[in-house]
Amino acid sequence: MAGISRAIRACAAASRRSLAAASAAALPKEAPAAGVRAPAAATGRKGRDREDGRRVQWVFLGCPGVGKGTYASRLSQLLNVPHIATGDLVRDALAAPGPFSKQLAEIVNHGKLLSDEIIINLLSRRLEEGEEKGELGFILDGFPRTIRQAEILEGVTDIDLVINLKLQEEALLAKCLGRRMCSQCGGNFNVASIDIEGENGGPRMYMPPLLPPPQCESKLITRADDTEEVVKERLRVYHDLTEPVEEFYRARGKLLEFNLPGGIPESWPKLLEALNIEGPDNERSAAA
Ligand SMILES: Nc1ncnc2c1ncn2[C@@H]1O[C@H](COP(=O)(O)OP(=O)(O)O)[C@@H](O)[C@H]1O
Repeated sequence: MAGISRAIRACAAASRRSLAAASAAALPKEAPAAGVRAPAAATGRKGRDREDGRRVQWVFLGCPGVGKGTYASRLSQLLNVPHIATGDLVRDALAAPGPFSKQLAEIVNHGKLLSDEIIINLLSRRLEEGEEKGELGFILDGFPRTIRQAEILEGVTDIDLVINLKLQEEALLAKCLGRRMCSQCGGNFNVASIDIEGENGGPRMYMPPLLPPPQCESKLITRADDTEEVVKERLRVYHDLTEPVEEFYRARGKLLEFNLPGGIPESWPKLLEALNIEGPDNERSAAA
């Protein structure tokens, strides 16, 4: 993925020019492999590498609370590619003292999106660090979130596959409100117990809580943007600005829709199956 960071930055810097001009200013794209659209070809044998040997370049889409971070992080370990979550980059920036973090907090804590320029700066910095370390491939989570971001990404590299995770809206709100993080070890947990009727006569949805171990119990923190009012706003923003990105990738034959059937033990093996990731390692990672 050498050069993507610079190319994305070039596109962002060219925000006053047309996108076509910006893409022309970007570095050359990596050569696409034949048949990368289908999950089998996108992952290759045992889902480790693609058939052309290049590491996967995937994107996770899905509403707040759907579990993008959970599944993107598991797949990144399995496929040995970095999991790059723009939400994490934003939270790191928020944690740094100074006027910039105050400016970000005003936007993020109201459930709004940051400007394309800010988010692309954070992302390209992260990609640059990865390039210096020799990282290959990526699983992006939380980017792109607008059509413009998708166009910029499409202009600078080849995305093989976009996994669109789906869950009923009722479950999404409960999952966001139940989210907890250990301030010491950074572990992610969820105290919500979700048991709701299936939609349109579908099966019941049960997601048990993912409780912290005793040593983390007194150190749990909640994200400032995981209040009911802000989650509802984030869901509204998703429907308005990010849902069109699903169509952007559907039209390009890259979208894999995945309806989560329940909690992690139930959903993870089914996701691997949908991605055509097979092999003896499956069972080990599903149980992890
Ligand atoms: N690609 C992006 N474009 C604009 N803002 C972003 C982007 N990614 C993250 N953010 C900001 O960071 C916040 C947290 O992101 P994230 O953790 O991905 O949220 P969610 O749980 O809603 O999916 C978002 O609500 C938004 O303010």
